[in-house]
Order: sequence, then structure tokens, then C-alpha cells
Amino acid sequence: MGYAQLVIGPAGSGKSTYCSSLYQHCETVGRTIHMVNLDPAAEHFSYPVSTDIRELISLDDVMEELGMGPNGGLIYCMEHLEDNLDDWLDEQLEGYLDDDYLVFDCPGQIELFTHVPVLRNFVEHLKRKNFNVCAVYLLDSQFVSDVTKYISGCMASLSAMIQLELPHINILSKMDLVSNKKDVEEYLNPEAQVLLSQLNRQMAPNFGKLNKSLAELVDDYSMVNFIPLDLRKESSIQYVLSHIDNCIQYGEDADVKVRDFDPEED
Ligand SMILES: Nc1nc2c(ncn2[C@@H]2O[C@H](COP(=O)(O)OP(=O)(O)OP(=O)(O)O)[C@@H](O)[C@H]2O)c(=O)[nH]1
Ligand SMILES: [Mg+2]
Repeated sequence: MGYAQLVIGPAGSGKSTYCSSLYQHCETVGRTIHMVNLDPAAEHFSYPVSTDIRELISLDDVMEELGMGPNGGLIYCMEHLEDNLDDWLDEQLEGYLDDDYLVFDCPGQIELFTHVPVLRNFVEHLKRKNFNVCAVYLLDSQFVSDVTKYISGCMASLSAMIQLELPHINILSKMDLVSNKKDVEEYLNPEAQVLLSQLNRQMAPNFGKLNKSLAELVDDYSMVNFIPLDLRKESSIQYVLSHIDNCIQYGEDADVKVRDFDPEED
């Protein structure tokens, strides 16, 4: 049984920075995680990359040789990955041990987790290979001060949930940039009434019905529980990590084993 985080979210939401901080944190506490780069356009890394999609295909080559633009080229690269799950990916996965913990740093193109089936097939493949996978969706806290941007971020997260059908953790990133924590707090576990009144205040009256449905949707499915992440604080990283570990049952097997061998218990 392997464990994996699939780190997703809009462009620039802080995925790679999170990956890097997570790696450092794990190093500090003496825990081994393996970083996998799934972004064929990435150039600089502040964590050691143990598996890299660019060894399979790079965006530069695709753009140069096929004359594609950056976004079409990226989709092309990811589809190439999809075509190579059984050979390239499996070869890579064979290099890991049974209960290794992998963190996949994904590209930020929103298409990848809204309607292009590549990531879905990718995680299906990981599941077949006996990985417990969790989607870690990052949303930039800077967008949360505005309720309309917040709703759009929630909808993108919901798309990912529907597309991927994975255990899912929402994270509000870049909390160090939030000067007034109170502004953000009501968005961590928002209530339909609060969202609705804010939406109605900002938008023309003819959106009233739509706003009500959106606010209720967000509330009904209680999909929007955001965990704030402040990378300056080790405790914040630890808190986020423990939620994710819980989601993929990391560490539970170990507990069971200890208990099994405890002579005090029957
Ligand atoms: N202040 C602050 N800046 C951050 C934080 N996380 C990321 N950034 C900045 O936000 C920008 C984007 O960060 P990345 O980690 O590259 O974001 P990403 O989601 O990997 O971006 P793409 O891979 O291009 O989609 C960079 O300039 C980072 O320095 C944070 O916690 N605090
Ligand atoms: Mg990145």
C-alpha cells in the first residue's frame, strides 16, 4: 500500500511552494516523502525531484516541434503521460517501496481538473497500483476577501471533487499575506446566509435566485471547509499534513500492527 497527495489548484495558488515547505517539514521531523513533478512546464524546483514528467516529455519540446501554444501544449503533454501510464509511470513507481509516500506537484491549468480526463485516469491508475490518494486543493487566500471570487474558487474545487472522486482537502494558502484574519475566518466554514447576503450586496438584484442556489449548494454539501495554511509556522504545516494523513489513513496501519502485538490487549 502506497500513499499519495495530488496537489492541485489554480495557477499560482502556491502548489509548488507548498510542496517545497512540506518537504522541508518532513525532513525536519525525520519523515521520508518523495516529490514527483507532474508539471511539464516547470523549470526551477526548491525540493529534490525524485520523479519528473519532463524526463518523459517537456513543454518546450512540444511547443517547438509541434508548434503548439503553452496551454494546448500542456494538455498534449498530459495526454502523452496518460498514454504512458502502463509503461513510463509504472517503471517509475517500481522504484518506490511498498508504503512510500508520494507528493505530486501538478500544473495549474484548471482544465486538468474540470473536464480533461487525464488526472482522473492518472489517479485511477494509482489506485489500481494500491495507492491511497488524496486531492489537496489550494486556493489563494488573497481571493477570499471578495465573495464572488471565493464562490468561483469553490466551484473550481467542486469540479475537481466531481472529476476525481477522491478524498479531498481544501487549503487556503498564503495566510501570511492576510493582515486581518477575521476577514478570512468566516470563509473557512461559511454559512449559506452569510454568503448569500454578501453576494446580494455585491451583485445586481436579478442574480438573487442564482446567489441563493449557489450559497445553498456550498452549504448543503459542506464541501467548503478550508484549512488555513501559513507556511511561516511549522505548526500550521503539521496541522494540514495531519488532516491529509488522516484522509489517506497514513499511519493507521502502523498503529494497528502495534496494537496487534500488544500483550496487554486481547
Ligand atoms: N507570501 C506568500 N507567497 C507565496 C506563498 N506560496 C506561494 N507564494 C508565491 O506565489 C507565487 C506562485 O507560487 P507557486 O508555488 O509557484 O504556485 P503554483 O501553484 O505552483 O503555480 P503554477 O505551478 O504555475 O500553477 C510565487 O511567487 C510564490 O513565491 C505563501 O505561502 N506566501
Ligand atoms: Mg507549480
